[in-house]
This record gives sequence, structure tokens and C-alpha cells, in this order.
Amino acid sequence: MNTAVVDVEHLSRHYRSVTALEDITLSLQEDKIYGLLGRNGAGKTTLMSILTAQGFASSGEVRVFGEHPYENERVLSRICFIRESQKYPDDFKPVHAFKAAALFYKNWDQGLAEQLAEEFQLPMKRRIKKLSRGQLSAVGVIIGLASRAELTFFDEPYLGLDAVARQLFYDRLLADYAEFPRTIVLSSHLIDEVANLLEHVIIIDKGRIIIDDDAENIRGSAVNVAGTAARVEAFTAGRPVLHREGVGALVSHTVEGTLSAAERREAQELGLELGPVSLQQYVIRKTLDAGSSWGAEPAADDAAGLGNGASASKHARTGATR
Ligand SMILES: Nc1ncnc2c1ncn2[C@@H]1O[C@H](COP(=O)(O)OP(=O)(O)OP(=O)(O)O)[C@@H](O)[C@H]1O
Repeated sequence: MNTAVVDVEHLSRHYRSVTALEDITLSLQEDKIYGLLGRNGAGKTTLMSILTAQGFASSGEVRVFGEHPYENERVLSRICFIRESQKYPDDFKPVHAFKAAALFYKNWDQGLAEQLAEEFQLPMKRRIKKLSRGQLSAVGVIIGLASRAELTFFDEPYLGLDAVARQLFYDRLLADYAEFPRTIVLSSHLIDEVANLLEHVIIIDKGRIIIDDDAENIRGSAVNVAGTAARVEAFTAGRPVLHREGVGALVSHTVEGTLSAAERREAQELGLELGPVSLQQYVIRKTLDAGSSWGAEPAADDAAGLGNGASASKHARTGATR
């Protein structure tokens, strides 16, 4: 039986006229990797900020390790929140940031931090404010991993990291998690890249949770049906179609739900092709607004049509406090 590390009930957060979170109820279990996914402005950072006591709820209940997190050292010392906007003192070098983390986190592994610094080719003695964007992200990623906090949040930790460095992050995260299980929440727009890491997926849309399920269940919860228009239409009639697209006489429908063996045979006899729906496609389909610019398939490394610029400016606005 799993133990809840986080329990949230009817949480809402309003900023004047903006509703950033609306009636969120969820729990995060011990020793699981969660994906917190959603479009720009969905409310992901707001939620993580409240769980880590860096932001306030307008209403609702938040418990972390069974207690209120606000100004609660017992709780906060067990949490690590890595976000892009992390601010460091002006004269800080990575070596200083790691020393500070070592003092704060009781499970800190200096050996791992040094190994990762080498692997990410991080200049340890250069001032953090002079680091490149990717190197700055590496500082956060290293602190997030080496802290081995029981509850670790990574809010889009990869900005500026190249593909090799991102893969290194995913590999080291999985390896370290296998050895030292803990609760990890990863917010990312690069959904296909992180899909294999995730055990459980929470999708937020316009401040509300629309999916909270094991990744395994989500993987099998929709199917792409492709073929000639008339046959696809006939086959998917009466089923929930999440998305339709077509090129000439050929069309493809994304249908929610699973198909029975008989339905699969029927599709085959009709000459239809059945294909899996990736987690990224699924998230896009579920959160796609009518008329939204998400209609087109996003570029591979900008998965959810994210604007890093928009995200960065938002982070600059909310600021970091730890
Ligand atoms: N300090 C603030 N004042 C006013 N509105 C805010 C503030 N912080 C966030 N918001 C708004 O709350 C909503 C949720 O923002 P949040 O940063 O949580 O989204 P997000 O899911 O993390 O987005 P992204 O993927 O772009 O990082 C957005 O509409 C945002 O504009």
C-alpha cells in the first residue's frame, strides 16, 4: 500500500481576475515519478509553488508529509524544487551552490554532484551569472539529483540543455531513482522525451486536472485509425473521436478507448490501419481547443507547441525564492 507524500483538496489559486488553479484535488504517492503536463499557463508552476510553500493557495487544503508546508522547516528540508528562474547570489559559483545545497539537504551526495558536474562539463569555478543557459540548467539538474530529497520537483529543468545533456539527465535520473527511490515530479513540454520515465501522469488544463492516471493506462487509452475517409468514418461513427486529420482521400481519427479483439479484426477486414497514440499526441488531443494553434503537429523538440520565451517571461515574473 502506497503512502501519500502530498495531499491536496479543493485547492484554488486566483490572481485577481486570473484563475490559475480551480478546485484541484490530488495525492502524490511515495516513490513514484510523476509527469505534470499541460499547456502554457495551465497552472503547473503555480501548483508546484504552492506545494513547496513558495506560493499561497486562495482556498483549499495542502498537506505535504502530513503537514502544512508553510514556514515548516521539517517539511521544507525534505523538498527540492528546481525551476528555471532559480536565483543565486551574485558572486556564487557552482561550487558555492553545491556547498549551500549540501548544508540544506540531509541526503546530499557530494560525490554524485561532482560526477555529474564532470559529465555535464560544468565549469565549477565560473560565476553562475556568467554561465550559459544550458550550464545554468545543469546546475539546477545536478542539485535536484544530488539532493536526493524525498520529494523533488523539476519544473522544465532542461531549458538550454542540448539533446546530449538532456539524455544524460534522463539516464542519471532513472539510474539514481532506481537506487534511491523517491517522489519526483517532472513538468515538461518535451513529452515524448520524458514519456518513458513517467509512472503516473497528471494533466492540467486551464487550472483543472483533466487526467490523473498511471502512464500505463494512458498509453492504451486511445488508438489512431487510418484509411480511406468513408471507411474510417463508418468505423469510428458513434465512438469518441479526439482528433481528425486527413490528406486527400486518406484520413486518420484518434479514437478514445480501447478496441476489442473483434473490433480490431473488423478494422483489419476494412483495410484500416490501427496505430498507437503517443503520450504526447494524447495530451495534445485532450487539451486541444477548437481553433487553437495546436492543430498542427508540433516540432519534435518543441513538443507541446511551447513558447520557451513565454515560459521564461512568466518565470521571471513569478520569481524564485529559494
Ligand atoms: N504572479 C502572477 N500574477 C498574475 N497571474 C499569474 C501569476 N503567476 C501566474 N499567473 C497566471 O496563472 C496562470 C497559470 O500560470 P502557471 O505559471 O502556473 O502556468 P504553467 O502551467 O506553469 O505554464 P508554462 O507551461 O508556460 O510554464 C497563467 O494564466 C499565468 O498567466
